[in-house]
Amino acid sequence: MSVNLFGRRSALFLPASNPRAVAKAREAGADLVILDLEDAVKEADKDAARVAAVAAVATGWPCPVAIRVNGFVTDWHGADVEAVAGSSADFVVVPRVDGPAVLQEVLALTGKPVAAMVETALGVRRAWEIAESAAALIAGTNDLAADLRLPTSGRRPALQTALQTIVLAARAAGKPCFDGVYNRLDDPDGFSAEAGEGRSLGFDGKTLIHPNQVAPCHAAFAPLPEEVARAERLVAAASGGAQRFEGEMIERMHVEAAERLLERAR
Ligand SMILES: CC(C)(COP(=O)(O)OP(=O)(O)OC[C@H]1O[C@@H](n2cnc3c(N)ncnc32)[C@H](O)[C@@H]1OP(=O)(O)O)[C@@H](O)C(=O)NCCC(=O)NCCSC(=O)C[C@H](O)C(=O)O
Ligand SMILES: [Mg+2]
Repeated sequence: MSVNLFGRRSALFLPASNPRAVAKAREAGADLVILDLEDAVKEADKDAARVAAVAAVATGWPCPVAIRVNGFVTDWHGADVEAVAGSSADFVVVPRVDGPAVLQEVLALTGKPVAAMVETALGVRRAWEIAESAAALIAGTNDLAADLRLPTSGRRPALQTALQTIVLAARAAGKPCFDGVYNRLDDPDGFSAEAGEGRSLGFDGKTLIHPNQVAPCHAAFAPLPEEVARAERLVAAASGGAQRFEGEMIERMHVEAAERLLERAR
């Protein structure tokens, strides 16, 4: 099965063990939904969550839906991967990926596209190899902050190198990439600022933890009306080679970027 993960602005996480959240996620308007079996689910609920996730993905979704399995060093990983293999999930998310081997194994066992969470120092170091085997990269900023022993506040600046490495690796491999989650549930301004920064860094979209983050995420990742208007003018004006356009030099790559932006806006 193949699913196109490009052009997706939002990926909404929720615990597979929470039926009310599952119901809400169907109508949240996110571009992707990820039913979590890992950190959002208590140990006592792992088996029930796995069953619930398989049942949930079997019914109709308005967008591609994934299951995030537990990490490969855990007792639940094998059963999770087996369950995903027999499920209708469109893709699978693997946490704490520190090299391509686990992705290749999960791909072989499930036959589904595998999105890799890069959320350890080693994972960032190996982001290039991981990206080659992944269907998409997802920055796991909470785990990464913990792995880097960052203080609990003001972590984002310290993550810049890792975030840029993830974007570079994804782009070099021609894969989409998603920024990490914003933990503060009641801080729309902070969310929008971080989502805008993610777009500036080059991410395709952002992972989310609450339905109320979907609309501001889409707003942050949507091209601005003035960007669309400029791109339309630029494409119309392009004549090949270097030329002057509204006081700036443009060449082929600017035309291609404008075409990508227009495609995204559509
Ligand atoms: C964080 C939450 C536990 C907060 O829950 P709560 O206080 O109950 O939220 P609300 O009262 O505002 O909920 C209102 C209704 O919305 C539904 N809801 C809440 N969150 C979601 C969601 N993510 N998707 C769908 N629906 C959701 C509630 O069920 C309420 O519905 P109703 O009862 O019918 O009114 C909660 O938001 C939550 O669980 N969020 C997701 C947590 C999660 O999935 N975490 C794992 C991914 S994050 C991560 O691990 C990133 C990475 O690995 C890293 O390292 O950074
Ligand atoms: Mg994590």
